[in-house]
Amino acid sequence: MKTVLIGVGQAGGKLTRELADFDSRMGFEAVLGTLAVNTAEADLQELPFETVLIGQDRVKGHGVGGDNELGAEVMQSDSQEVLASLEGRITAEAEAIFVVAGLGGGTGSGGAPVLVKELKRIYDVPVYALGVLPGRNAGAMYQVNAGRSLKTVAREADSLLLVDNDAFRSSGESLGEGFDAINREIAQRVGLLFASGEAVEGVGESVVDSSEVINTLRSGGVAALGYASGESADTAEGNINTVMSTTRRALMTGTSLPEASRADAALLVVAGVPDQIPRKGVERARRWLEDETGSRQVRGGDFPLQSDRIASLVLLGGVERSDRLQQFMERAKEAQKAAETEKQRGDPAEAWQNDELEDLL
Ligand SMILES: Nc1nc2c(ncn2[C@@H]2O[C@H](COP(=O)(O)OP(=O)(O)OP(=O)(O)O)[C@@H](O)[C@H]2O)c(=O)[nH]1
Repeated sequence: MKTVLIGVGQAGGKLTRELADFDSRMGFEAVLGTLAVNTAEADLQELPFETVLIGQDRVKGHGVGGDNELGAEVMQSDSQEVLASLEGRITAEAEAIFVVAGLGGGTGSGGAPVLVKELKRIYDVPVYALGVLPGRNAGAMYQVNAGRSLKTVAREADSLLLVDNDAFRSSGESLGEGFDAINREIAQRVGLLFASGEAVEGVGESVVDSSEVINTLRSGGVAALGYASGESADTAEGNINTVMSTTRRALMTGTSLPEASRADAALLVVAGVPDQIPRKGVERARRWLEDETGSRQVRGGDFPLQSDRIASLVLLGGVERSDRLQQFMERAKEAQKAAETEKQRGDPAEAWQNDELEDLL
């Protein structure tokens, strides 16, 4: 799927760079172009592709400090500049646009939904978002921001591919090192998804096509992506159980949104050396996915790749009813309530004006 990437905010820019690096390292050529947009000048300076600094009149290149309403406002007022920078980049070859952002901060959280909406007014290709949820340990502001942004971007985008930062975190790393590791995990999974349908070697009937990715995401809402790999045997027969177990792990422990397994639609992509991909194993894994997701729309396809491993990539479309997402929305609502209480407490004048304490006389 030939894709144009637009990173918004710091996490968005870093992830876009990681995705573009993975694509070029693997020689996939699925990433057609990249652009990064931010309110913080320093974050843009580190990126090796074209960038647009927005909101200079309001924040003078210093970022919006977690204020996602301000992030949305500056994206709205400077959207023409961003759209102008994209001209010529979204060519007839482009099959999708991805707006990439961390949903917990200010610029990405507020700016991504606005940009998605603007892009959808102009372009005919699907406009997707790749959004990062803050982990459980991130502060209340991040949870509230992400809750509001998630709701909006899921409504505006053709689909929101969601990544939970807690899904890939391993212990003992600093926050920065942790993010770099998470970004590499995301880039590998999402990079393979972009490249699905791009493979030229050994093109056959069973090879996955970009339209299958688009059809799986067609129901809109929230999507998730799972991945797992195992050592490949020399023959297809020897890989029947491996494909079953990588598919199981991809859904159960390898997904970008843990515990999201009920879905409206799914796509199973099996990557490996073409004559080592077992038809029987793929079919069995696809049927297992139908049972687990409760969906009758489970597509399947191969991704020919020269590798000594065999991998399952599972794309789930329409996972908004999953427990994990409900839990997150609860977390965001509670954080919002706590912030409101704190605000009232913080303003001494309120204590004199409200009716919580009755007057004596
Ligand atoms: N996966 C991942 N998450 C990140 C990274 N950097 C930040 N985050 C998370 O993304 C969220 C948003 O952070 P940023 O992208 O730094 O914020 P921003 O959009 O630039 O907004 P402002 O700094 O307020 O202008 C936070 O919830 C962080 O937890 C990263 O490199 N990778």
